[in-house]
Amino acid sequence: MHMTDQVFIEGLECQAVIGVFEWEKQIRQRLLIDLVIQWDNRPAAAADDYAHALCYDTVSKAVTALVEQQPHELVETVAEKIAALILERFGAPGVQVRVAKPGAVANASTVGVRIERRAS
Ligand SMILES: Nc1nc2c(c(=O)[nH]1)N=C([C@H](O)[C@@H](O)CO)CN2
Repeated sequence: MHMTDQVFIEGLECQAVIGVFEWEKQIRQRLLIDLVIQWDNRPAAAADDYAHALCYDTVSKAVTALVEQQPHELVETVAEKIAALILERFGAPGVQVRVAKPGAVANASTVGVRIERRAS
């Protein structure tokens, strides 16, 4: 049966060294991250047991550490690393990742990338 359950995180704010230009490598800029993680929530609900849940707080902290711990040039790279983290460390079967860089284009409310990856 196709499983449609998800755990989501919206608007996770990270302060990252991100960008292709020299001046961007000297500062931190705001990234906003949205995740939709495929996860079967029925075992956690049936037992009312956190041990079966994908903890959105644990995931948020892991993603923040990943994004903030080292510089990246492209939001594409950040999105791919986040997707790999969710699939490999947390064992999710699939994930959608959106990385937005709201300060990047002066006359746009935000810009960024959205990707979807599945475990192989
Ligand atoms: N597709 C992308 N385009 C651009 C990126 C990026 O990460 N992905 N980055 C930049 C600069 O860093 C820009 O954000 C500086 O304002 C330009 N285009």
